[in-house]
Amino acid sequence: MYYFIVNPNSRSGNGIKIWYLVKNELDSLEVQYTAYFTRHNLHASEIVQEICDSSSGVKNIVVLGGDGTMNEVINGIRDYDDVILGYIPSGSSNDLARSLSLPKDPIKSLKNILTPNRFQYVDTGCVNSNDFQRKFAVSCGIGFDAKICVVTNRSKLKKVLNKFGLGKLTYIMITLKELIFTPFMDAELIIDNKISKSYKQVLFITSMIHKYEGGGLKFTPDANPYDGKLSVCMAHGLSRLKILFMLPTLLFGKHTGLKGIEIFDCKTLDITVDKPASVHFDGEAPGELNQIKLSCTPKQLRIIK
Ligand SMILES: Nc1ncnc2c1ncn2[C@@H]1O[C@H](COP(=O)(O)OP(=O)(O)OP(=O)(O)O)[C@@H](O)[C@H]1O
Repeated sequence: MYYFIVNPNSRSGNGIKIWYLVKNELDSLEVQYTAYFTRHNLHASEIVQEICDSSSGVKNIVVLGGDGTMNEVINGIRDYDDVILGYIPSGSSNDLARSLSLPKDPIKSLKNILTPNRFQYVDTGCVNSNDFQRKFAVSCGIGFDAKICVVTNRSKLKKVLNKFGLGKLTYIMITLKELIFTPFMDAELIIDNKISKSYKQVLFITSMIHKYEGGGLKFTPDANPYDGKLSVCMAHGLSRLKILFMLPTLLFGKHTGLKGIEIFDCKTLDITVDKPASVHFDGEAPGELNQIKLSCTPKQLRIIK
């Protein structure tokens, strides 16, 4: 029995079209399944919690949505051991699928899921603050990249441009605007509960499980999603003009040696910034915070390759 979690609204409404392709294939193959459609924010977490609580044993859960839906799904799973996860990416960024080299073609993805050759056990991260705790599958950031998520998620233009396959244009326009307006932060970091560091004029601090975020930007080209560590990328002490010239290098991961860019691995990272700043996890943005604690979760998620 397969449980499908479908976000019909992913990629600005394209998810439902992909679902019908998948459904036709499932019906023609006479596969037993139940499909749940998400209707609102955090609904996927609620559905997955109910599925996990409804019976014992390992459940086959298949996600059809973007990184945001995947985030909600992993947050609904109490124990990763109870789930085998299949993923049919239908979002606008699909950074998780890109990083895991999952097929873009939904029918190919479905066939892999129905006849799995192998599983991969991948890390996830956890972000804690005073009043919330969330897991993340791709990345969690504070500052500039999170502000772009906040503004993009609210953007009506994204929906319009997505219809014409120009969703990336929304990101470019918002990135340029936020590069001008996002304030720099002073940041105190505690790495692995022992090393303290202070930074001035920080634009963003992003902790990554995978290489990509923001729709294919290679923030941490050497991130290893199987090593039980976070890969952190931060920009500090750079002028906005220098950052503007640095941004295109992110596409190819060529920013790594540049002055003002710091990349390191750790198991835990405590971040305190001098003023509340936007925070995102997997592109979902809960609001502004000035303190977060990040860690790699002890258990790994089992995903069909
Ligand atoms: N029926 C729905 N209508 C509107 N929003 C929904 C619905 N179901 C889920 N959501 C919300 O949609 C948001 C985004 O979904 P998702 O990330 O899957 O797609 P995306 O934004 O197109 O892709 P990506 O994150 O890869 O760019 C999530 O925050 C989720 O809570």
